[in-house]
Amino acid sequence: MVVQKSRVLHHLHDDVHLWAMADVVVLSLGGSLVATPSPNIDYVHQIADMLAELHKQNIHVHVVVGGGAIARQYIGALRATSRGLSEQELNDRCDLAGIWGTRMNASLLQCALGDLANPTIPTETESQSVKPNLLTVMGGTHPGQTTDAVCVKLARAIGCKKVINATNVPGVYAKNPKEFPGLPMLEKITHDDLISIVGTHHSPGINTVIDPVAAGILKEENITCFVLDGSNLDNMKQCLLGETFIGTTIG
Ligand SMILES: Nc1ncnc2c1ncn2[C@@H]1O[C@H](COP(=O)(O)OP(=O)(O)O)[C@@H](O)[C@H]1O
Ligand SMILES: O=c1ccn([C@@H]2O[C@H](COP(=O)(O)OP(=O)(O)O)[C@@H](O)[C@H]2O)c(=O)[nH]1
Repeated sequence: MVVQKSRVLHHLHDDVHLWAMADVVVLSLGGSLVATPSPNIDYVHQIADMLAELHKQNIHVHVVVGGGAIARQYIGALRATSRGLSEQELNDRCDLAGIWGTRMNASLLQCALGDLANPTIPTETESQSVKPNLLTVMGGTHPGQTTDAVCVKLARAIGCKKVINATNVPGVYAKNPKEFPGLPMLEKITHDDLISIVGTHHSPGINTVIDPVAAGILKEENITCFVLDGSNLDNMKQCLLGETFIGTTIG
């Protein structure tokens, strides 16, 4: 099973026994899937159902949701309306607007999960962001990164060594497949390969398969990352169950 070796060792509450034995994975769920161009209610319901079913099998999937269209719209609008701000100040404000978008999108999945979800949307990636036997759904935390980095930081905080990045392309390619169609998807790459593909520079609303901050932490922490097309939930479930799936394995 993909998540077999991940054991959460925090929060020694009464129900620690059951909870500590759960397989845990952190999923970065692209905003393009959840809410682009507007909230995708059917998709949110379908993924919530899948996560609830996996929870019954003691596979706990915590989710970090991206900003999608609302984040990109506001980032573009802020750039258009800004007057007299330094580049750095404007970038920070764009990132903050992006973060608000991610949290609005996170609230969609949080509501669809009902009482299975942590009722709070955490604003930090720390072990306390995850509550016993509940699924955490969150968005962004700080400027200078994307929700890919939040996903990897949450995994690091809870001692989880496997993450999934669900996006709108089948996996990682040597170059952006939308600009360079016809390239083969890479089935298995190293952390260093990923870093050379995504580079090191963050910009608000960045359009890259995994952001540079996340790529660096994946390497530092030796976390394995599976990248796949999140619109295919059967394929995502196969990955979560450790079965053969279509996508890229990093690390
Ligand atoms: N090397 C690459 N491999 C795969 N996708 C890439 C690559 N470089 C850029 N991309 C782009 O990254 C996009 C996914 O990121 P993004 O648009 O932020 O979606 P999401 O909402 O899923 O995070 C893809 O649509 C693709 O065009
Ligand atoms: O911790 C975070 C998460 C997000 N963002 C900003 O919000 C945008 C939208 O988030 P993300 O790129 O993860 O969304 P997605 O690509 O999944 O739509 C990012 O590009 C950043 O500008 C940020 O500054 N800090």
